[in-house]
Parts: sequence; C-alpha cells; structure tokens
Amino acid sequence: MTKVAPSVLSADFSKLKEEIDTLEGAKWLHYDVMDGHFVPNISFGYSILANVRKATDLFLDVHLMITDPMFYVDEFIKAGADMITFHIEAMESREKTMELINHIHASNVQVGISIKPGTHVDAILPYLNDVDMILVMSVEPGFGGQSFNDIAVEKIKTLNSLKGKYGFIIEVDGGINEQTGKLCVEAGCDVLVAGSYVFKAASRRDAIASLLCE
Ligand SMILES: O=C(CO)[C@@H](O)[C@H](O)COP(=O)(O)O
Repeated sequence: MTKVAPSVLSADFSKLKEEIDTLEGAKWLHYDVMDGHFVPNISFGYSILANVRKATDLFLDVHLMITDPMFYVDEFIKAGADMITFHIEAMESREKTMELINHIHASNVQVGISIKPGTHVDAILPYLNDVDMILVMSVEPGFGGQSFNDIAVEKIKTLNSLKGKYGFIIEVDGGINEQTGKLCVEAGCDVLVAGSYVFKAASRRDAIASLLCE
C-alpha cells in the first residue's frame, strides 16, 4: 500500500501541532531540513523536530538537505527522527557515505539516500544493499510548490526493477498531486511526499486519500 508523507514545509508554522493533527490518513510526516548552503533556502532544524516529535506519533521522515550531514546527524537522532535521508551529492567519498549509513543504523534509525533530478541513479547503486529507502527528487531541492520533473519516473522504474533483490523502498518528493502521484506509484514508488497539494487542499483528508488510491 502506498504511503503519503505530507511535507511540513508547507504547513503554517505558527500552529504546527494543529496543522499536523489535520493530516488524517497519513502515517508519515516529511520534515525538510535546509541549511542555506546545500540548498538556497533555510527551513528548520533539530530543536523544532524535537517539538514535532512531542506533538505526533507519525513516522518522522527527516530529509537532510545540508552540506555536512555527519556533523548534525546525532542531533536529529536525539530529536526523534525515525528515518534520516541525506543527499549523495553532499558526500565526498564512498567511505564517508558508508560511515554515515552505519552510524545512523547503529542508533536504530532507518536510512535513506536522496538524488537530485540531475543525478543519475548509478550514483546510489553501490548503497542499495545498505539503505532502507531511496528518495528520488522530482524537483530541485530547496522549495515547495514547484512543478514535477518526469525524469523521476524513469529513475523510479529503474529502482523498482532492483527493489526485490535489495529490499529498499522508493520515495518521491516534489510536485506530487493526484496525477503525478499516480505516475510514480505505477512506476513502483512506495512513499509519496506531498507539500502544497495536501496543505493547500480544501480537504486535506481527501487530498491524502486521493494519493493513497492505487
Ligand atoms: O524537499 C522538498 C523541497 O525541497 C519538498 O519536500 C517540498 O516540500 C515538497 O513540496 P511540494 O512540491 O509538494 O509543494
């Protein structure tokens, strides 16, 4: 069954708990961390994540769009992340990448690796046996409300053909709505991140339900 992970980046931060409580039907919450360096935007960090953790039992899917994930990762683990996804483009070597994956797993937190639209799937093939999730970005990371780039669909198809062998799941993020979500699910995607489509909907429950339909 497809999972929907509403992206809290599109919520009204002045009433975060109330906003999270409207997400009926979702089991995951996507939490975008932006450092103003890896991406040209700044969002929120681990202190707010700790408050989000207190406010909800949803699975906290933390997406680190930051230059130095190893430096900050323990803070996000302490704050209550259930899954931590970092970008392959932020990593300088295979050794450092494996060190980060093993470090996160040692704290019993799941690990994802993300690729930007311009990064080929080949970049993450060496890690498929070691991670729980691959996050395919369908927009350039940094901002909500952008249009879906269908380069993601081909990547999802490629990854889907390898899923059975390795056991990871596939998530897509950026420009997801009923139509683009359907394309991704048909290609083999397991988790749909949706920001503006859910938070701007007249009925958030209906928006989430429309993504859950297979
Ligand atoms: O990571 C990001 C943007 O960098 C996303 O999680 C966005 O928050 C998704 O927003 P929509 O494209 O669904 O509005």
